[in-house]
Amino acid sequence: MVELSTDQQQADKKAHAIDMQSLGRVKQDLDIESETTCLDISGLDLFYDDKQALYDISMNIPQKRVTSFIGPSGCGKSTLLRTLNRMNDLVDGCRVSGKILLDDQDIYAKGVNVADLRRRVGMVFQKPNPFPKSVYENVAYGLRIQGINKKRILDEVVEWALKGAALWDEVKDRLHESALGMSGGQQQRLVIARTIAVEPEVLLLDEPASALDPISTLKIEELINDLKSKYTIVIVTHNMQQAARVSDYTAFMYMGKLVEFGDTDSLFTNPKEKQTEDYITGRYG
Ligand SMILES: Nc1ncnc2c1ncn2[C@@H]1O[C@H](COP(=O)(O)OP(=O)(O)OP(=O)(O)O)[C@@H](O)[C@H]1O
Repeated sequence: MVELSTDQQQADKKAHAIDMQSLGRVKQDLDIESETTCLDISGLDLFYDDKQALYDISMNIPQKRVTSFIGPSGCGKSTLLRTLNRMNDLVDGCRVSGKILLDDQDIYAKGVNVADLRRRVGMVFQKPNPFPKSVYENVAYGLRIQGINKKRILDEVVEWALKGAALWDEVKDRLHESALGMSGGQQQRLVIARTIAVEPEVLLLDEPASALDPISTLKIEELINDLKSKYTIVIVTHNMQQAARVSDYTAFMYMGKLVEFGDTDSLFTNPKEKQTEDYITGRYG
């Protein structure tokens, strides 16, 4: 094998790396140490029966920022995301050890009300999953479950949440039509409206745009950017350009381990770990 000089290695790295400027990204000066922590993950292991899927994950997810999880298929991105609102409780044979603190309270402690946790930490999946109900009832759903049925309050929240999800103008004249008649991109924004209607602190997005066309994807990315002033957002994405476009912080995972976590500009332009560099320059994955 031919040995490359350091200069050649740097040039080679640059040639393969994502061009952050061409993505329209404005460089940010962020420092994880100076952020307020929203979710503090420490020593997290996860098993599906005997198979370990997460190994000793520790990281602080900052408040009101967008954090992306990236890495090759099967590295544990969705598994880690699902630990953050205990969605994995629904999987038979799944065991977790370690700690996850949300605002300093351990979400795995005995006595935690999981329904309340999932209201505080809302989740949006890859495939839009509106209920077979009207647009209005989809958004009002979480409030009705909480026993809120006053029309005036529901009207207000439905309008507020649909505006927050950048969907109001498109649906205000068809609020009582079925949500199933909407486009995929509109359905995904409706699901986001349904999630924010109950005022969560955290939004977990699991490949939220991967089933959508490029224009709908762009709308979701713009929406993520708008929502981060109010919510802590964690997104799993296969698409590195998307992670580079939307996120403030990025975590690179490989085979169930957290390889590197840092601000997105540094991770993509000057990764500390060789495995991260290999992944972002397309050498594997
Ligand atoms: N419900 C489950 N039961 C058993 N094993 C599972 C389950 N869900 C995931 N796994 C395994 O855990 C590992 C991590 O999977 P996970 O879906 O979290 O990875 P990922 O990085 O999100 O992958 P992808 O990008 O393909 O969605 C994989 O080996 C997967 O096969």
